[in-house]
Amino acid sequence: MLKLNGVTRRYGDIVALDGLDLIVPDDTYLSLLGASGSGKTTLLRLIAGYEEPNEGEVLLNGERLDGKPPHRRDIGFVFQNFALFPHLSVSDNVAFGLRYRESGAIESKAQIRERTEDALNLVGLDGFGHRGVGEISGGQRQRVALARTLVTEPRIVLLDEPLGALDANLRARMCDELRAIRERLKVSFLHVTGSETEALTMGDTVAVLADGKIAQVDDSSTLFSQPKNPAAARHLNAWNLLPGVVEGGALRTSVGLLPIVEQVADNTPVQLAVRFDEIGVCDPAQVPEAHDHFEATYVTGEFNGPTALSFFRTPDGELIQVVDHLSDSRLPDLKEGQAYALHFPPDAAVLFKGAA
Ligand SMILES: Nc1ncnc2c1ncn2[C@@H]1O[C@H](COP(=O)(O)OP(=O)(O)OP(=O)(O)O)[C@@H](O)[C@H]1O
Repeated sequence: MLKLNGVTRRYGDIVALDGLDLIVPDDTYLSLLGASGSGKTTLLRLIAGYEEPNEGEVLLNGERLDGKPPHRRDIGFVFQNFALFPHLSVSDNVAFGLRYRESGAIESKAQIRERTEDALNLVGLDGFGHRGVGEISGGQRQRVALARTLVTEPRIVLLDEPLGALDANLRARMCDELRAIRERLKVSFLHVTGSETEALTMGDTVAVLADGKIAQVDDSSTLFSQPKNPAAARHLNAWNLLPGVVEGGALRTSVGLLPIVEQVADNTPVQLAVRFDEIGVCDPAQVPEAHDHFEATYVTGEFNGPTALSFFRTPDGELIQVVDHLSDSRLPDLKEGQAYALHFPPDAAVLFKGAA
């Protein structure tokens, strides 16, 4: 088990990580979701030993890692741009780590060949060993990078946006393969990404990194349907957040007074969250009974194939998003510039206490 306790990393005035706690259990695929600049790479570099924390500790199976040089940590790192040696063949790239390991370096040529072939076989690249890394595709380079890491039998594998350099089709295929390879090896993978879809698809568990801390750790479906705070909700790119203040048992927002179910003291700042797919759209005169609603103007739509995303603007300029699934379409024909009622069942709304 990898454990980070109160890890802080500062760069001058920038606090990249701020007393962060995280546990990566054994035999787990953990995705770490964070926006650009949220500290994802910094976190991986700290675990691998390319950086040291200003405060806090990094423990692997109870043993302190911080302070140890990278080559003594038994941590595998798959870099964002793969970082292969361009002048070496696929096999030599994979074998490199075995020859030059500080402890347990393997010198027998036969043994190196066998381990290298096993690693290439594992990532589906048998027969490619003699090629130059310039003579293979992006997806294959990605696999070489993975094989080069796995051949050293690391205790945990860190993957820094491993699918970022691949096109969409290949990304989907590599998603499945990464999961399958990990399941065969039983070693934990910590995969960082800025893409919510990738994080939710890949991870048995997903951790959200925001403001230098972990905002939430949960399995994908719990995280998606029950974010615990606005930071987690925002990263899922599936929730609208409406800031407001509690007033006489209801919520005063920029779109008017909305009922709330929870008992919250007056003047408490809160944010009301409603998922994109929980909002219905209708004529303001035809709001379904028992649904809460507010008015907004239709701005534009975005067609994504199986789903369509519609954008609305509230009178004070908040952007609200509504998702419709084409196989089960709920939305009327929308006209740009027209006002609609956006409605939702009261139990679809989640209330987060605290100012936006
Ligand atoms: N060597 C450095 N010197 C100064 N600031 C740094 C350094 N490395 C990172 N930072 C800052 O720390 C913060 C976190 O950076 P980091 O690269 O970890 O983010 P990230 O989540 O990996 O971003 P991205 O997804 O864009 O790669 C950023 O504000 C960045 O500018």
